[in-house]
Amino acid sequence: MVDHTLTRIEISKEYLNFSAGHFTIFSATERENLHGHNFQVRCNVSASVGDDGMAFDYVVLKRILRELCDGLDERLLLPELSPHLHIERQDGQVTALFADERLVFLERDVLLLPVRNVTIEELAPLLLARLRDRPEVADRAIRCIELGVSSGAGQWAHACWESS
Ligand SMILES: Nc1nc2c(c(=O)[nH]1)N=C([C@H](O)[C@H](O)COP(=O)(O)OP(=O)(O)OP(=O)(O)O)CN2
Repeated sequence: MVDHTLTRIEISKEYLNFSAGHFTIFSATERENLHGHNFQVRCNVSASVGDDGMAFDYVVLKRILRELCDGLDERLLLPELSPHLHIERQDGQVTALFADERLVFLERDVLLLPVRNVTIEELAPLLLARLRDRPEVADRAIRCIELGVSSGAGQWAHACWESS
């Protein structure tokens, strides 16, 4: 008889974090002041356990998650897909135009993300997609991945993928 049992492995390591600046945009005219958070990331993966008693090597998963966090660390995150923010890049500077404001930053300090807003509910699916894009993760034993992003204690957004 085929065993359909799935086992969930939870990765929630203190070092899976990134410190970043952002501002949440609430409308065409309202936004937060620029500020930062120590964002935390965690990930649950459900998979079938093989005859060798392993689902997958979670050390590989931790390495990838750490690389994803490092890629966002110590940068000002700007949403490329916001309907309310126009972004220009010239002469080593990034200018974000919001309402009647011009926010000017050095290119080295900024990271443009393909999101509509720099919120935890946009960061979680973005990091989940980047995790799934990694060939090491394209493991047929993995049936479900849930990735969480927190902007502070007690507030998380989780994005989930399930294999069809
Ligand atoms: N749906 C969302 N709403 C808001 C988000 C978000 O990501 N999704 N983000 C913010 C801002 O990041 C805001 O700076 C969060 O501030 P706050 O909740 O106060 O963060 P703290 O860690 O300081 O939480 P405390 O409860 O004050 O400890 C706003 N809205």
